[in-house]
Amino acid sequence: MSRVAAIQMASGPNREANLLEAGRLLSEAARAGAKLAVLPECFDLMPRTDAERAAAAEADGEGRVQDFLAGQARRHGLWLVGGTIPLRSAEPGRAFASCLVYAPDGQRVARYDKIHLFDVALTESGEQYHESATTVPGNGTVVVETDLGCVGLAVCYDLRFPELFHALQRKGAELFVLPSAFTALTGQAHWDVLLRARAIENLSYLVAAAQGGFHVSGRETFGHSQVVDPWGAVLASRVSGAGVVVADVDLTQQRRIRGQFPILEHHRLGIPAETETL
Ligand SMILES: O=C(O)CNC(=O)[C@H](CS)NC(=O)CCC(=O)C(=O)O
Repeated sequence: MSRVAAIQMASGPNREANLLEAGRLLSEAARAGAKLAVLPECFDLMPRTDAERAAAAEADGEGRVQDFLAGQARRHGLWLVGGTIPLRSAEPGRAFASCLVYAPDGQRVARYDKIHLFDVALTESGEQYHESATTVPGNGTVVVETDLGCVGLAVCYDLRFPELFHALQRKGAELFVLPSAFTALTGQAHWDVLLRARAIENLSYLVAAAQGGFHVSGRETFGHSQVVDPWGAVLASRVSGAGVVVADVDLTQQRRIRGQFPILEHHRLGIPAETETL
């Protein structure tokens, strides 16, 4: 048994204030016994505009936010999934939405760049999203070996693309992490069912860490951070506002389920080659 934590936040436009809050919540997670903690998408900065966020991008491997993540992992002895942060691309005005993973000694062990970008107009609420205007999509799937099992990385809108999760599972993932900032509108309609479906169809744990609250951009995010088990049960969740959601992951039980209910061996159509490297 190992304890995991999904950190829920309602990040604002002040990066230092967000890091302070993330640090407070990570201490709480560590005190609760978590060995792996997942921060939400954009935990470091939810500014007025996407352009401001891209402009705040760090170079790969150095910068205030990356130092913070390494320091927090080491300080609390956590496997730390650093939500997403903006990392510079070669293009001015566009950054990668990168999910960085740190080992308990503070070493960075993985980088995943969000593949699917949220370019969507929600007619019901009048919200428009054009993430690709300020974000460069990633093009490779990433799993990382940890003390808690093999972790597959996905971010927010990726949740709607089951072939990504299937590809991660085929690469060995036993537990998915999903830093997110779902909209209140789409979250209400789809979040719970999509999370449970990705866990059930891959017989995998899923730790979803969300933004949940109101932001200076005028957005409202859905929250409902949660941990789902391989049978689709929601082990713990939080509706909105900053907080820590903890639950225990039992890989022995998961392996038993995978053995007794062998759907993962029953796939007949294979995975398209392009999900391995786009
Ligand atoms: O741009 C930012 O500030 C941070 N990024 C996000 O919030 C991203 C892109 S706008 N949000 C999503 O992917 C929501 C997906 C979603 O809500 C759905 O699939 O329904």
